[in-house]
Amino acid sequence: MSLDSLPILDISELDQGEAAASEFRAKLRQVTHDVGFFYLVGHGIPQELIDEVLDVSWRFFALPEADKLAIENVHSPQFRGYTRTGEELTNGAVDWREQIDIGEERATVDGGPAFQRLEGPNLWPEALPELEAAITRWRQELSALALRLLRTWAVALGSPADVFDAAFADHPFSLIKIVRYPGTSDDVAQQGVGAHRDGGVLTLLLVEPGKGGLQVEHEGDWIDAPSIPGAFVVNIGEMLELATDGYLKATLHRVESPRIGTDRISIPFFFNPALDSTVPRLELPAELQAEARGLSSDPTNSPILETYGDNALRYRLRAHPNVAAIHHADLLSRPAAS
Ligand SMILES: O=C(O)CCC(=O)C(=O)O
Ligand SMILES: [Fe+2]
Repeated sequence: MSLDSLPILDISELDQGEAAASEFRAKLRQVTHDVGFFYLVGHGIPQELIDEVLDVSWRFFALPEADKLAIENVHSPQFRGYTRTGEELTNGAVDWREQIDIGEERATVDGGPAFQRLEGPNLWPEALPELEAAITRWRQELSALALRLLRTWAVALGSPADVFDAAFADHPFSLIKIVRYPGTSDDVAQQGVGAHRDGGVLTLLLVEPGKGGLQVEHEGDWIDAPSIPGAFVVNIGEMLELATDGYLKATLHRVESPRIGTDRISIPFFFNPALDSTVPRLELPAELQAEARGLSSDPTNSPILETYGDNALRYRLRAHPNVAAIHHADLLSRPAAS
C-alpha cells in the first residue's frame, strides 16, 4: 500500500466510549505496524504551552554564539548542552543542525555499567533562565501523554495496560532536543539529519508551523511529513520494535535541510525507560504474532541492544565523537560501542 501522507489519529477517541476507544486502539496498532509513524491530534497539550516552548526555542538560537558555546556539550560527559552546527554525525556523515540536548536532571552515578555515565545534570543557558521552567513543564506533560499512548499500545497488543510501566517507574530517561536546521539547500537537498531510527520507545515530535523537511521511509519510498498545526508526529523507537518482535516498526526517517535564507526548528521528545531496564517482550496473540517480522537492522547493520542504556550509549558515542573522545575514550575500542 503506497502512501501520500502519514495517517492522522485522534487520541480523544479514547474518551468517547468503549466502541470508539477500541477502534482507536485498532487503528493505532495497524498504523504502527504498517508505517510506524503518524500525526497525533486531540492530545490535550495546551496550545499556550506549545507556543511558549516554541518561543523560548527561537530565543535560545538567537542568543549570542558565546552564550551557546558556554554550555557546549564538550563540557558534559552526559552529552547534554549545545551542539554546534556540523559537530554531529549520523551514519558517519555530518548533520547540518544545531541543538540543545536536555535530559532528566539527576545526580551523576559513580561506577556500575558504562551507560550510567549518561546520568547527570543538564547545562542550562544562563542568559535564558525561562528555558528550564518551560522545558520542565513540557517534559511532565509529554511524559504523561507518552505513557497514555504506551498503555494504549499494550492493550491493543493483548497485554495488560501496565505491562511497560515498571520500566518507566523509577528512573525514566526521557530526552528533549531543541533543534534548528539552518537553510542550505537550493536545488539539491542536503542532509539536515541522516536516515536513522530512534533508539528508545517512542518519540513525540513538534515541528514549528509551516515547515517541511521530515521524510519517513515506507516500502522503499520517502513520504513527506510536513508540520500540521497542533499535531505531534509520533513514531516508534527500537525498544518497541524489540518488545513486539518486529510487529511494531521502528521506521527510518531523515530531515532535509530547508532552503537557503530560511530555517526550521523542531523539538523531539524521546520517551525512554530507565537506563538499566529491558523492555518486556510481549506475548502477542497468535494472529498478531503471525504478522511479526522479527527485528530489522539499522543502516549500520547494528542489532538493537536489549538493555536500553546500552542502546542509548551507543547512539551517543556515534553521534558525538568529539564528546566521546574527550570524556569516554576508554569506551571507544570496546565492541559494545562499535
Ligand atoms: O527534526 C526532526 O523533524 C526530526 C529529528 C529526528 O528525527 C531526531 O532527532 O531523531
Ligand atoms: Fe529521529
